[in-house]
Amino acid sequence: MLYINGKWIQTENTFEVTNPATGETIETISLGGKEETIEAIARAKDAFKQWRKTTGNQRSNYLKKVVQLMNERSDMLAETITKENGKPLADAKSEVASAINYLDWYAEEAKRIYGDTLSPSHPDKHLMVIRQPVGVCAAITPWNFPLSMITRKIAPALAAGCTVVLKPALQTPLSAVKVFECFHEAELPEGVVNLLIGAADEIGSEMTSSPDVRKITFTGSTPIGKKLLRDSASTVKKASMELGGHAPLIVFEDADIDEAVQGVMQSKFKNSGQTCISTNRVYVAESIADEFGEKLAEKTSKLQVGNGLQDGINVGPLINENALKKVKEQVEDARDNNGKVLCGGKEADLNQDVNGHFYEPTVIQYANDQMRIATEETFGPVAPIFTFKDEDEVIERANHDSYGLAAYCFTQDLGRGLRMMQELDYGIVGINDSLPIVIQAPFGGVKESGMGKEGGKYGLEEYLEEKYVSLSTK
Ligand SMILES: NC(=O)c1ccc[n+]([C@@H]2O[C@H](COP(=O)([O-])OP(=O)(O)OC[C@H]3O[C@@H](n4cnc5c(N)ncnc54)[C@H](O)[C@@H]3O)[C@@H](O)[C@H]2O)c1
Ligand SMILES: O=C[C@H](O)CS(=O)(=O)O
Repeated sequence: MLYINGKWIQTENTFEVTNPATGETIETISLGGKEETIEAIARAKDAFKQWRKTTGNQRSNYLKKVVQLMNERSDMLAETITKENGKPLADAKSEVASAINYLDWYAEEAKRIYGDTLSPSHPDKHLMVIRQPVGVCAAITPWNFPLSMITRKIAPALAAGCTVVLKPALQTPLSAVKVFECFHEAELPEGVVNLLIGAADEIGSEMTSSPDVRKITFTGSTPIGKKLLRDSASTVKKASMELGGHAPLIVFEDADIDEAVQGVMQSKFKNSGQTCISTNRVYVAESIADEFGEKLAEKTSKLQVGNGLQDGINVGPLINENALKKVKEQVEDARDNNGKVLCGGKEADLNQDVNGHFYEPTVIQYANDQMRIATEETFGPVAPIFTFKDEDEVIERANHDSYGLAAYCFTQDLGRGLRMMQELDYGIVGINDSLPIVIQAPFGGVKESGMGKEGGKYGLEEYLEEKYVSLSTK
């Protein structure tokens, strides 16, 4: 199902959306391509002429209608996420709450777009800076948070007065359809939001080459982000890139070990490890490494793997065969490089009615910097434990050459915590906190983890341009 200019559109090309836990077809949907993308951009451009003139209060009211509709449908939205993504229902419900929270937050931010007046250099001049919406925005989102990554982009874009053309991941398009049903029922003006589902390359190349698209906002892998940036350069688009990560989690010898173990559990195994800010490397001080490994493995081995729709499941399937293959290869490579698997280390053998790509939550001890897992994003439920001797060494190793999204450390030494705040080269740092994400904070990475921020007042800036005006009354 495509949604262009306020109308649902069927096409002859179809695609079967499957449940990664069972392999069953959930729904067959229409696919669009170049033609539909050109049409959607044109309608978004037309709609922008009027949408940009609405007041913040008017845009806020639309967003609040969507909040109400999504709240009424929250259980259905969560079930849709679990069916197409595989994550446990509890995780899906928290994603729905997060998705609604972005809309609610930006319904208020829409009313708080401020400008400046500047002290003039000449008595007959009046200097102003006004903030105006960027224009037509192309948004591209990933499968791991199929609902909240959409509203984390569309909510601030609409609040700022922009119009949007969205392409969600083909693995998880149904969550996008459901949120667009809410946009439709909230009676957003035709063309303000448009939904394209189809071949990523074909749609993406239209989005990046069209001069009518003034902003590209992308959440996904670093290689695709680089491609989109390259392709957008020809029309000098404003860009927000939320890309890959490789988070270190450092446990110092003075840390509360049980708290640090819990911190790894929360950061590593949420969404089966398929999150951009998931811990990818656990660095533990040599003196406590054995005790830490035992405690982490003991808790990890108790996690329940299975179909996310069932009660009590903590870890669902990986999104597809390739994702499972990558995790298996990284674990085998770790074994080949003297790593010791303390728990898991193989595909999950489930005695349930499942047909998915499940991998047992895994802890690897004696991990080293020669392993693939030390530098490649895992995007799976595997926690490798590296040891370190001192603070200077671990800072040097924790600062990844290219990634810079999130990092965590556990210490009860305040001075050390403040030094980590300064020294860790990441966009997000959690100190004794492996779940730092809140809506009012700027979410985003540095280096090859991306550019731009999402969330809070920062997220609105991405969809606004400052215009300087000098008014002479001579
Ligand atoms: N920084 C963040 O906030 C964040 C959030 C989620 C995922 N990610 C990253 O995304 C990756 C996993 O997600 P993924 O597999 O969906 O990433 P992906 O980059 O393969 O896909 C992301 C989106 O880009 C689209 N896409 C792929 N090729 C494209 C092209 N040529 N033109 C236009 N669009 C294209 C996909 O269809 C999907 O909608 C991981 O690296 C993860 O770290 C980052
Ligand atoms: O995968 C990346 C998401 O941005 C994680 S979170 O939803 O921000 O926690």
